[in-house]
Amino acid sequence: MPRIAVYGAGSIGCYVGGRLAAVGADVVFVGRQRIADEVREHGLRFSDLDGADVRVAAVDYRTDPDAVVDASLVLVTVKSSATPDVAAALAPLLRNDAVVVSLQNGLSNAVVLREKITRPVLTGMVPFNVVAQGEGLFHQGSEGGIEVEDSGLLAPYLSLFDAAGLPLTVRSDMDAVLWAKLLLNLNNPINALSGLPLKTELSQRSYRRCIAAAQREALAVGKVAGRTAARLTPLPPAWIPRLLTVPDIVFRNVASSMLAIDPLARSSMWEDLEAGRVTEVDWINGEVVRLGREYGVATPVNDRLVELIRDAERGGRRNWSGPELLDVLLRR
Ligand SMILES: NC(=O)C1=CN([C@@H]2O[C@H](COP(=O)(O)OP(=O)(O)OC[C@H]3O[C@@H](n4cnc5c(N)ncnc54)[C@H](OP(=O)(O)O)[C@@H]3O)[C@@H](O)[C@H]2O)C=CC1
Ligand SMILES: CC(C)(CO)C(=O)C(=O)O
Repeated sequence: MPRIAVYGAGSIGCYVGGRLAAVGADVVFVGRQRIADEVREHGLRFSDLDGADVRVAAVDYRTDPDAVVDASLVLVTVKSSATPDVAAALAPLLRNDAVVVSLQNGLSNAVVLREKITRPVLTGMVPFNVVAQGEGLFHQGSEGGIEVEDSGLLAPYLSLFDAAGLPLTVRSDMDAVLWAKLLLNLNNPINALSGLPLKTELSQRSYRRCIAAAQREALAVGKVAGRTAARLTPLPPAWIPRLLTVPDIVFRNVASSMLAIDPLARSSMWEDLEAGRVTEVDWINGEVVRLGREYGVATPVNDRLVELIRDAERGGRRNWSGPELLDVLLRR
């Protein structure tokens, strides 16, 4: 059986790898000692919105990068700041038939991996939220299926992912998929600054107006930069800002799928601030700022979100109410 390595096994890695291992795949998890200890003490469990709650038998969680040497598929699940180190660590260790898939947010992770890795590196996109709930439990708190770059190289694994309840949708327009996911991720800093679960935050119009402002800016930059966004939601990406700004009562009725989120789910950026880690803001809102500079489009809302998260990373963290945040973001 082909061996699958999950490199950087935290929330996404433990969840995806856990689901694969639960259906008998040969999975090795590579990550930090603290998670290795947690999994050794409590075992690895995953749960989801549909009521699944599965304990994975015999988890192979290692801290040494050498664990990838036997893997024919390597799923990279570190945060974006760690990608250059991971590229350097993986490059000399990969089998000469290995395939690497980046399951990360942002636009550039696969590109960074390809700078060092000579084996094929494919882009992937995880639409759903996973929260590490402690004691080895990783919970999927929103819906959606993983999308991956079209390549025959993943054909041997498709039935395994299907069996694991993680069907892979193969796409030939991954640049558009990554851009559309980035538009949704523009909410990550807003959620992190709110200090609220996603569902509570998205239920409040003032926060949604913040997201809409960040998205409108990104859509304007994307138009000039020639970036199209794939349709990942029932509405086309360009209509979402309008939907976000409707009154709460209308939003609850017309956008119920956007609120189909576990009440505990938070953005991965909230998890980073909570753990005192550097966030991915430079790879999310920072990408809009960079593109704006390149194409001469002002991006004051995303500029401010980047600044506010940087302050929070430096220790100036506080919980922003929706009206306070909106006021700061829209102040000219
Ligand atoms: N969580 C979510 O709901 C979602 C996340 N994503 C994206 O998926 C990616 C992974 O996110 P997530 O799972 O939340 O991240 P996590 O921080 O939970 O997991 C990444 C793990 O990799 C570890 N790590 C970092 N560097 C290395 C290294 N060099 N070698 C081995 N392990 C390393 C980290 O340790 P340490 O903390 O010590 O650095 C951490 O334990 C991100 O790009 C994120 O944006 C996408 C969709 C949803
Ligand atoms: C799933 C989603 C959009 C949840 O916020 C995410 O990608 C993240 O938290 O990084």
